[in-house]
Amino acid sequence: MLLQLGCRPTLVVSSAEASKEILKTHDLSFSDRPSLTTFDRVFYGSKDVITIPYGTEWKNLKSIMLHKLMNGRRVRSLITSSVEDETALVMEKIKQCCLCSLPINLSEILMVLIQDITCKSAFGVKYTESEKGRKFLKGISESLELLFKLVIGESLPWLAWINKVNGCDSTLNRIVKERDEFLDDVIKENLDKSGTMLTGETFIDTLLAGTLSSASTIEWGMTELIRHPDVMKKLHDEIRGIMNGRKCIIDSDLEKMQYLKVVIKEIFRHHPPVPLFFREAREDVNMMGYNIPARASIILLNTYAINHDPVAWDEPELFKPERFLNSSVDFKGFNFELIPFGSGRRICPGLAFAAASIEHIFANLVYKFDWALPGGAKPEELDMTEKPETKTEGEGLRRSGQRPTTASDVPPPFWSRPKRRRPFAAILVRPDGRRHFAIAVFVGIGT
Ligand code: HEM
Repeated sequence: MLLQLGCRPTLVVSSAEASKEILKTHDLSFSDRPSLTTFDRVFYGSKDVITIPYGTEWKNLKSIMLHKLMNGRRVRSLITSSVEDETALVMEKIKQCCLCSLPINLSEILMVLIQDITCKSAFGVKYTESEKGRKFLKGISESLELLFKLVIGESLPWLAWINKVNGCDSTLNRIVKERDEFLDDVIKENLDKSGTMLTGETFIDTLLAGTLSSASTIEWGMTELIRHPDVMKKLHDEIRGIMNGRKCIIDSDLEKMQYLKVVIKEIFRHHPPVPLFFREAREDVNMMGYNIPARASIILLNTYAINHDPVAWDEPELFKPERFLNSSVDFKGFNFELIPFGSGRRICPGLAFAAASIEHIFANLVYKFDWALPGGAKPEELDMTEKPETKTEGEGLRRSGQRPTTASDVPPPFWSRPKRRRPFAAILVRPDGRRHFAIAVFVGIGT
């Protein structure tokens, strides 16, 4: 589908067949991202892994990210211990809230947990522990929200003045200034300690790309479990059966949890945290009978529509983990009907890290607590509307729940998460059978 988004012709890719053409057959030709002034401002002149054009510099940056920050053997054991230690701390925190009947803000807890795991694994430090660090991480979340607004503004240049009047421009300038001051110190410290080629760009990518997407996957997962008690029960039974009363879930336990794996696949399919991502043609391409001229249009991969394509999926609007039980389809970039992490040369380098953290946290939340809606609320009353990361509710592009056909139906770009408060009760059952409740709420950032 070709849309004219303001002054930018935009080719929206919404089927598995077309996504395979872009991400596999013509992967090299489509391995750039469109150049946007907003990206230049947030990502250091588009010199980071996410936005830099394909080429030697991109290869070097991606290799640093993959091998030094995400994949090396030393890093892998650091990741495992960070995920296990930080998750255990959070489970204890939820338990204490249950015992004292205190409410918990699960959205906030998950976001901080993922930030801590990411920073500890990649940089060896938890930045949420200092005032300066917390301010910096808040700035990262704020810049995500602004990114969405500013990109839309950029498609409609005659409306660009709005960002000057509504304060978006000046807020972004402030965040970028504070962020750079903080990063100067962090980079100096890291160079002194390990000699790692850590740059501001790599740092920002790691935090910006990974935290909200992973946290919102878990939020959606918990929401779907509440709406599907049969799935929740099956998952409880599997995890509790395998754990047999042991306290700490370790990697070898997770390997045995086959139902957990299909539930997570279904969450990625039904609620892809990055519902749209961008590519751009570096050279003229003839694809499926159409000529796509180099650098002339934005290519928008509509992951949400692809993951819900009725040609590829039976009853795509239903949350049904069982669909994966006898199927080899996975989200690792080889099956073009399921591409939450993209595919090809520019596939997400955080895939393994994100999948491992999500599996571990999700398994712990289900294992350690019973979950229910408080006050007799019914699961069907939950608001399942998704929202883009903006400050104002209901603003921007909305997902309609159907396959997008027009511009206003296109799902929100970048990151999606539940729209409104969604209270749950975490229930801690003591050995003597007494039940302790803590009300857990999910709140979107900025709401
Ligand atoms: C649930 C979690 C995540 C999801 C759903 C996700 C999704 C994506 C998607 C769709 C892309 C575009 C891929 C393409 O163009 O083919 C991407 C790129 C990227 N992601 Fe992730 N991501 C996640 C977590 C992470 C984490 C944890 C990190 C880093 C630690 C990360 C770092 C990146 C980077 C650097 C890129 C750009 C790669 C390139 O252009 O070569 N992501 N991600």
